[in-house]
Amino acid sequence: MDKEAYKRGEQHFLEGLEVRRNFWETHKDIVVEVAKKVAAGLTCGSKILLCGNGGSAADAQHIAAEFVNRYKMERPPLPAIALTTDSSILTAIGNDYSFADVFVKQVKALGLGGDFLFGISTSGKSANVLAALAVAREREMITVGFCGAKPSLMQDHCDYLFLVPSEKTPIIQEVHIAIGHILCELIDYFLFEDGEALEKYIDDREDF
Ligand SMILES: O=C(CO)[C@@H](O)[C@H](O)[C@H](O)[C@H](O)COP(=O)(O)O
Ligand SMILES: [Zn+2]
Repeated sequence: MDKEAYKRGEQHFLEGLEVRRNFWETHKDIVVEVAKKVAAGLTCGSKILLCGNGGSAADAQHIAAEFVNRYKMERPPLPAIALTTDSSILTAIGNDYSFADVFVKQVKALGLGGDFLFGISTSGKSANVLAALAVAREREMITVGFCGAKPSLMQDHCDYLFLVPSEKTPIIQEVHIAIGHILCELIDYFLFEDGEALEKYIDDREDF
């Protein structure tokens, strides 16, 4: 019945709103910190790698496209690569080694110390994302995990964790892409609108 359909639609929206609000209240400092850190890294030649499976692969690609093309303002392209797009690389590694290796080999090929890896997994359990984060950390990249209420082993491999307080994959994914957009907004802001804040951040830290 339509009544039931409206109810289900509304439930999804309202639940999502609540989760977004809770996430922002508990994570706004880390979102701004990651945005500043990435903006500062980009000024020093770092790049952003991203990975995830299914809907999170789409999120990785979506966010990479915002950086390479543009988000809202006109500005130079920024270096970001989704590790989910090259079917030859993905099938060769998956076929010859295992699906758990499809991202980690690309991190080994492309990742340098100071680069960023955004690993996206709603369950926190995807073996290929966990392996990529673990190796990225060994290589002194900065690891940023996007997960749900149960981060599983992700918290062991991440410098920063965006833990969305829900156990429902679609709700978590919707907040993940919102976080991706907010990061794009803030990174553009720090790089192209508030250079002073970024300079101060870089001056105050020893790792830049
Ligand atoms: O989009 C969805 C569900 O909303 C699916 O494609 C989902 O992303 C896939 O089942 C993924 O394999 C789940 O992986 P993960 O988020 O647990 O790492
Ligand atoms: Zn989905």
